[in-house]
Amino acid sequence: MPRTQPPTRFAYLGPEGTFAEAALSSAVPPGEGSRQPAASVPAALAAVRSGEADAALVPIENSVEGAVPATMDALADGDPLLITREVFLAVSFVLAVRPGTELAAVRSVASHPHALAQTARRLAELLPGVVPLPATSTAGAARQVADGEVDAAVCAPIAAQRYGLAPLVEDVADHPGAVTRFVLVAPPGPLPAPTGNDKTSLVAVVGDRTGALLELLREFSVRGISLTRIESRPTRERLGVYSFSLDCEGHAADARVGEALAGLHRVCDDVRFLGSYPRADGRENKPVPPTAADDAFAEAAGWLQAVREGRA
Ligand SMILES: O=C(O)C(=O)C[C@]1(C(=O)O)C=C[C@@H](O)C=C1
Repeated sequence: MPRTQPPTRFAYLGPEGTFAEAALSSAVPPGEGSRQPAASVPAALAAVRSGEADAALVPIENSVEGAVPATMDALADGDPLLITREVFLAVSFVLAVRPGTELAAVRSVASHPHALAQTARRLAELLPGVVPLPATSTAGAARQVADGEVDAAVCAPIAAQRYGLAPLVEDVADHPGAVTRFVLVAPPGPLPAPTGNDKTSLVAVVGDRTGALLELLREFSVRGISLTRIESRPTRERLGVYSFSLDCEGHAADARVGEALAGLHRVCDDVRFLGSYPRADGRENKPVPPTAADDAFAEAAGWLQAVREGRA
């Protein structure tokens, strides 16, 4: 009898109606696997670490607001996890209220800090003097409105619908066209197979030495590897000690990327590999210079072997 695989249990930043849930639905058809909302990004990742979930879909960066620190830090610390997929989602916000509430009656507004940052100017115009309150997610804020805890939420149109709210003002983003990048995170295991258009993510801690960052970057540049993101994060040990969170083009299975990873392991104080996965932003990796292609590495390794055996 063929053994059937149990359905994949996906955790996501909840409650129902978050952008994270929408991103998960866009990546994994709703009938596939089960879904469990988590109260926060660290909680979603903790569910994967404890084995309660098989994978978690969490936001990692936004085109307007940049990194989602909770995700960056939860991936850099604790038991290792692996990014197996990236998902991009266009985000647009509504100002949602209980039906019948007028703008003049709104005395409080809540949302996820990233959503508040993306709508700060519009909110200040619409609700002068109202201090926005942080919520665990945009849908969490919508639920607070439905429960009567706050008057308005900045959330996805779908969250307004889910919690029976009215979209009082549509499109409240300061910068229309914002996109959030989410990642699907699983326990360590086999890497997704290379597709020829992949990205690799890692976190590297460099020592407090002159040129340490240049040494890190050199491992990529000498092998013709383009970075798609790099940012520093405090290691939280003390001021002045930083880690660099970065994404580069290519897969750990590619010779040039593998050698760069090994090089980083030599020159950095610590390297955490976060995964190699298909690139999903609709862009193509830059052409690999002939000197950095897999066959150039294989040819060079063969030549070195010959040198060592006295055959060259
Ligand atoms: O609160 C949500 O709905 C989320 O999925 C989180 C999140 C984020 O962390 O950036 C996702 C997309 C938007 O940029 C605002 C909030």
